[in-house]
Amino acid sequence: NRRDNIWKYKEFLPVNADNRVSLDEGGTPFCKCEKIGKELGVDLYVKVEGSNPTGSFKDRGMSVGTTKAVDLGVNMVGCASTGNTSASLSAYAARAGLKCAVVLPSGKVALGKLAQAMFHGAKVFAIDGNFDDALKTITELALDGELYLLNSINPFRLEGQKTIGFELVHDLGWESPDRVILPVGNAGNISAIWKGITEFRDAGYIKDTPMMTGIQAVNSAPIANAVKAGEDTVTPVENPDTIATAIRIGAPVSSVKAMRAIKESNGTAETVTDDEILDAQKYLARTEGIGVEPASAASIAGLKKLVENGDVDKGERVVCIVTGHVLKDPNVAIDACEDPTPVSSDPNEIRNVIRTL
Ligand SMILES: Cc1ncc(COP(=O)(O)O)c(/C=C/C(=O)C(=O)O)c1O
Repeated sequence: NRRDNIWKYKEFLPVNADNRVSLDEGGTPFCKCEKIGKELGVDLYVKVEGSNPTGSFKDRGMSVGTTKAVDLGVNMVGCASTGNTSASLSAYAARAGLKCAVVLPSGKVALGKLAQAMFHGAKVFAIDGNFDDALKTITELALDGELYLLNSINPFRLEGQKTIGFELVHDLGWESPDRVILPVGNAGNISAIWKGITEFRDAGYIKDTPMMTGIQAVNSAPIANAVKAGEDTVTPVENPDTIATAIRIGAPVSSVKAMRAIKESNGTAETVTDDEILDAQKYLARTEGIGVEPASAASIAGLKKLVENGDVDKGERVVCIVTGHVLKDPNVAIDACEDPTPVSSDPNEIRNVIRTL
């Protein structure tokens, strides 16, 4: 049975739903992960955002954001992106009939995302710098009125993404999990999910709220560094680096909102290494059959680390948000595996191997 899309919650969305720009986003799978849950001693669910139309959670924000752009009558939209934001905006702009310009960090965007941004018709600029440089550049163009900016500094993006919070409460039978774990880059998503959950609490649908837990790559962790040091303000990381290029962000634009979400929810933040991310990515794919891109696997790697540190109680009901599809970064996936075994057409060559599996 087809699950509802985000417009099921149109009364909570501050745009004219009659003008919605939609690719039937949201209503993503909510998978119980018995094996990993048993291994880690928690009641584990995974919210599979890679099942959205362009393969990441960004579609929820872009659906509402481009609907606002149509409401405003703009004719060009734009964003800086580590990849998924541009892939999503390019598709939604095409659907809305809006021109689209995206600025990407040269050579640091996963293949699938670059293919989408280009193929859906955005004008793609490659900047000799990182995501933070790209965001500064396109923000100047937005302030000059050249285009409507749809990075998560735009509140309508967060309005769309808060529906993840609505759905996971709905998926749990109108209950709150104990903890929500997700990867954090520009920090819009952790802020948005918290907003959605508190709106459902204030509407009287739920009483409890989850501990919001953000996971970052150890060399790209401005939010986690601040939380672990007990600081309220976030110090940008000058040269962020991680194989999880989606979260290779040093100056999160929503750091104030994210720190508030973590504090208000009695949550936390943790860092994981690239190796821990890659191990978790393969572990999730081969244990539970859920294929995600590296950044998304940070939520599983982070859960494992938090359990090992004793920061997660046995039996906690945990929802890990896995934010993008494995196909987004095919090079990392292929590099993590042994090459295909060349064989002739003689079935015995294969028989001798498969009998050893
Ligand atoms: C797969 C995946 N997982 C996690 C994040 C972090 O979410 P935020 O903390 O809300 O930024 C991103 C973000 C990507 C971009 O920022 C972009 O595409 O420009 C992502 O693509």
